[in-house]
Amino acid sequence: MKLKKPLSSLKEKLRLLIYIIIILTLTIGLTSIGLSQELQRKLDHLINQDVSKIMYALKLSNNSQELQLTTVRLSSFSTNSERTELLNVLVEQWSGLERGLLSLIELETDQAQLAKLNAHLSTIQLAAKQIPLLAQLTENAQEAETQASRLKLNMGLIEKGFSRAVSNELTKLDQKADGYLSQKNYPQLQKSIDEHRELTDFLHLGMQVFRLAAEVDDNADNKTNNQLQREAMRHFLALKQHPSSSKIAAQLKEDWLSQIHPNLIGSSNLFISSRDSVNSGRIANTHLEIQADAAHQIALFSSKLVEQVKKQVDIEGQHLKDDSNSFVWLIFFAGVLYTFFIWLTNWHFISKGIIQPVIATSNAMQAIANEKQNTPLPQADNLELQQMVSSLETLKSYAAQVKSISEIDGLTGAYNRRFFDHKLKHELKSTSKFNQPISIILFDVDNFKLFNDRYGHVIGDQCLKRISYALKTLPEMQDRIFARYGGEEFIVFLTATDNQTASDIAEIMREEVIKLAIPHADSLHNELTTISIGVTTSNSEPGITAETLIHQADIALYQAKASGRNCIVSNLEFKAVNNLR
Ligand SMILES: Nc1nc2c(ncn2[C@@H]2O[C@H](COP(=O)(O)OP(=O)(O)OP(=O)(O)O)[C@@H](O)[C@H]2O)c(=O)[nH]1
Repeated sequence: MKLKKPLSSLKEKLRLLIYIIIILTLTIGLTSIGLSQELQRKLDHLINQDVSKIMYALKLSNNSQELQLTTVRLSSFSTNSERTELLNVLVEQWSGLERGLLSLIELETDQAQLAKLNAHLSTIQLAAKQIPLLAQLTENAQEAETQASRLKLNMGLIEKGFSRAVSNELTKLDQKADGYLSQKNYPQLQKSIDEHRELTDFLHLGMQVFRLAAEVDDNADNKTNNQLQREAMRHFLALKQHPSSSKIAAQLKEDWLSQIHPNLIGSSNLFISSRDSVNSGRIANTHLEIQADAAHQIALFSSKLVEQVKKQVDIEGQHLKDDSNSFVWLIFFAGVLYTFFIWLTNWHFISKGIIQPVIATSNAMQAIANEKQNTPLPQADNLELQQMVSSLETLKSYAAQVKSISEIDGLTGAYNRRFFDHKLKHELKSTSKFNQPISIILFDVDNFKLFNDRYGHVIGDQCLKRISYALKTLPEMQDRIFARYGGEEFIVFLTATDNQTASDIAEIMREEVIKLAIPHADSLHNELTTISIGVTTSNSEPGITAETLIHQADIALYQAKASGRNCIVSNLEFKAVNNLR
């Protein structure tokens, strides 16, 4: 059993081709989808993770800086409501920082970075917890400052009262002195001058005390403050020990020292209050600095984080760019490969395997239809086309048979009369066009009826076959139409052949039949079978037709028969058709 070659069928090839195209399309399509999804994932990561991280970190950095500003403002607030408001802002800002950091923690995947974020979160939470303490400290500082200010103010008022009272007394003394001078009461004048000197001295000491008290500054350090206090106390003691011999001076001393005393020496005197203010302010500021420092650390960390993530984004962005470039190239090459494959398969399977063989088969069919029997049949790889070609071969042989049947005489192998007539008409047109002679040789087996009668029809048939074969294979018959014209009658037309040449050929034919030496015992003129021949020629006479030409030959043959047979009669002169009939 003959094994079927794999993929020999066109159907199988096309099916395989479609499968390959589907698989290729799916592979390229799915690969593209997979790669684009991977790119999308990376892009999402870049946008959702890294860009969000940058945004949160930037916000964290800004908030930390704002928080630092709040601590600065808190270190120099002026009113209690401002202090309360700033503390609330601080609470809100720490809470905002905590939220921001928690968002960053949510996004972070790196463990080391996560540990840092958690450490900063603890710092924030600790700082936020310390705000009540800070509130207390700032309140203390504010109270101490208020107290110090109140005492300073009080001292200022005492100073004014003191200087006014002493000045009044000095004025009075001056007026008294003027009176004593005009009265020339020199002892009293001297007394007034002494009292004046004493009061002036008293005023000077008092003003020294007030000056030092006024120099107490809330922002001054404790050392300066202590020094001022020591100086003030020294002057106060001098004031206290002032002789104040006059009644007025003694009275003034009594009046004002009792007022100055609690502000300088009391349990909450000006210097203590000022020191308290400075100390509590310092403590509050220290705590504020701790808060500011914590915020500063967060700001530094956030800025650093922004830089880090930016670098990461740059690297990831570059990777993404490289990946998308690779993706584009991959798709491009896949497209080129795909196009090449489609072209190759199209060329190999469709063009070379189908279209070309179909065109070749179609051309071959057309050639066969046009009676070109020698047309080569196309080669085909495909089973279906092979079947077509095989069918075409059968058709070709049928066509050859039909052609043969329609042109060749079945008994003798010579052309038949129909083909001869067709050829002669065609030839006459050509010869008349080129003005060339055309000759007809018509011959008939002599006394053939008697031959049949003697030897029978089968031998008669053989006789006809032998004569036909012998004459049509003569060299002179090369490229001539040698036909059986009917019964035992044969005919030949000789193009471009004049009458003499045709007669010579006829003679060769006649002799050839005798050479066959076919016995004819009943022949009326010879022991062998002979033929009688009529020859006629047309020299492109106008109006000549096939019928008239054959008729002319027939007359010549008739004359040959009448002349005793086994001879040739040439009808040299072509007679007009009308005359012949
Ligand atoms: N065996 C055989 N005989 C045929 C064939 N065709 C025609 N004949 C015979 O040929 C004979 C022709 O006879 P006729 O027309 O009288 O002519 P003839 O006897 O040859 O005499 P002439 O032509 O005058 O010499 C007839 O008897 C036909 O039967 C054929 O194919 N085979």
